[in-house]
Amino acid sequence: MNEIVKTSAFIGAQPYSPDEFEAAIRAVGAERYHDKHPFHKMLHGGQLNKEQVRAWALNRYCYQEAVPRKDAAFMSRVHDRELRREWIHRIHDHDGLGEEGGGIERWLVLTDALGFSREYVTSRRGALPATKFAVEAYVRFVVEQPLVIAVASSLTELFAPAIHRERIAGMLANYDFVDDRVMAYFKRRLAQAPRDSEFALNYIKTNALTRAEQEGCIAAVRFKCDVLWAQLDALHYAYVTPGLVPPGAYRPGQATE
Ligand SMILES: O=C(O)c1cc(C(=O)O)c2c(n1)C(=O)C(=O)c1cc(C(=O)O)[nH]c1-2
Repeated sequence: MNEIVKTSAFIGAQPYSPDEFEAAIRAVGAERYHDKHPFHKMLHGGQLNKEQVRAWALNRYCYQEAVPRKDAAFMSRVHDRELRREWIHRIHDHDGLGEEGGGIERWLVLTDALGFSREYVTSRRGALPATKFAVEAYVRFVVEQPLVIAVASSLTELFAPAIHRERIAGMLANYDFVDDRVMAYFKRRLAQAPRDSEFALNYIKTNALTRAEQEGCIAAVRFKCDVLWAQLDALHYAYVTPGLVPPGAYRPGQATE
């Protein structure tokens, strides 16, 4: 198993108090969450053209699709039935349950509105290489790391409601191809994400008790910020500047049927 922090550096070190620990987690978001990325500033500020928004939605589908897979991978390692009972709703939130189509269905409403066929989106064949590598790194991470560190990696969700609110308002105001129906995915997450992040935060405060475990959790949030940031770097490089689209990835204006 890869260690994400050098544990020996913290042997004998005083653990953080629960409040200090939470503050250290939140400080990672304040420094490196992807709300600070120039591509998001452009997306929310109406500075992208429709093709660039399409490329974002197409690539971001891969993240949506990876999240329930990483939750399933996580659950496969959990022996505590109570924790599995709590965690399973994350899969339902994305994949849906019964009549409820779930977050992936809502994401496909967005890509429908942007004119992509569902077959093209769900095949992921137009996604950027870096998108695919980044999202799979997240799935691998929860397979390889200790459970408490895997839980901590979901904690970027602490910072997600603010960016979702900014995105809903910004995209509705700035793009005529966006309406309430298309933004339904993010509206739903405003209620779902706080529940998930509150549970995960309590879980790590209760279960990461040594300084080394706590530092591992903080590093997990840094890692996850990297997963998110790398996806936006790749979008910026391919579709904003210098505009170099890798072979096989979606090209603006390309017929995708
Ligand atoms: O739009 C965003 O900026 C954003 C970020 C994140 C995140 O911070 O990982 C998630 C989501 N959205 C999201 O919609 C979502 O369902 C989600 C699940 C998870 C996770 O790590 O389990 N993160 C996120």
